[in-house]
Amino acid sequence: MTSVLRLENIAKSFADERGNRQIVLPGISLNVEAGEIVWLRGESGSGKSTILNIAGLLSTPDAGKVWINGNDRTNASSRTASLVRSSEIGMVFQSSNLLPELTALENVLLASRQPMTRATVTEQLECFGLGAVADRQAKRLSGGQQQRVAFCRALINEPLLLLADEPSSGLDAPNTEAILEAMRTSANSGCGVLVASHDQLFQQVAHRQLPMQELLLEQK
Ligand SMILES: Nc1ncnc2c1ncn2[C@@H]1O[C@H](COP(=O)(O)OP(=O)(O)OP(=O)(O)O)[C@@H](O)[C@H]1O
Repeated sequence: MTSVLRLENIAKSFADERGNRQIVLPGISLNVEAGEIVWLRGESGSGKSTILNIAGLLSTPDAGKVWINGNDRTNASSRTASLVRSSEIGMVFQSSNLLPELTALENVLLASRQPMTRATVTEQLECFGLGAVADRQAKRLSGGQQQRVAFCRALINEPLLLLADEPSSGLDAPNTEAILEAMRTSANSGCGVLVASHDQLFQQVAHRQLPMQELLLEQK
């Protein structure tokens, strides 16, 4: 088994409005293997996004280690973090974070590390049922279409690790099925997937569940 993500004794706290430290992660550990879909589930405010942001090198833990594909990235500089994200990690958030003025195709093309033809990107968009709207500006797409573009963008560089934070929020059944299928396909091709959500539907695709309650209790 190959670990694509290993978080070791991760601690993180934030200052509240009165300046008091609020401990969100008291020292949690988790592992995601290549080809595995892990569902991080828990109530709102339990720390799921905090974990994904640390795993995606968007935030630094106060203590603990972050291993991505066997490399210790805990203290990666912002330049290295950005390189690792573009070459090894795909990220999808609750809101699609597309560039609104650019088309669906341009949004995906912009993220690709290798020079890609418009035809190749269109093919990828077609896999998400987006062929007909490839040349439409992101701001003119529905929420579900935008989220599918975000998945397509996250997967365009064939990442080893996919991090998805509440990716189904506000989506209808066909759009939800499209993202579940994208997760299955990525995992089948060897990508490790960590999806954070309180939505039970991820039970359908997850190989393993990690309840936040248990993670927080299991700290060493
Ligand atoms: N940048 C920040 N500054 C201060 N507090 C923060 C910050 N980020 C997160 N928190 C706090 O950390 C706690 C966990 O937040 P987090 O967003 O990780 O939870 P979550 O489980 O993802 O919630 P949701 O399901 O609602 O997205 C919350 O109490 C939140 O207020």
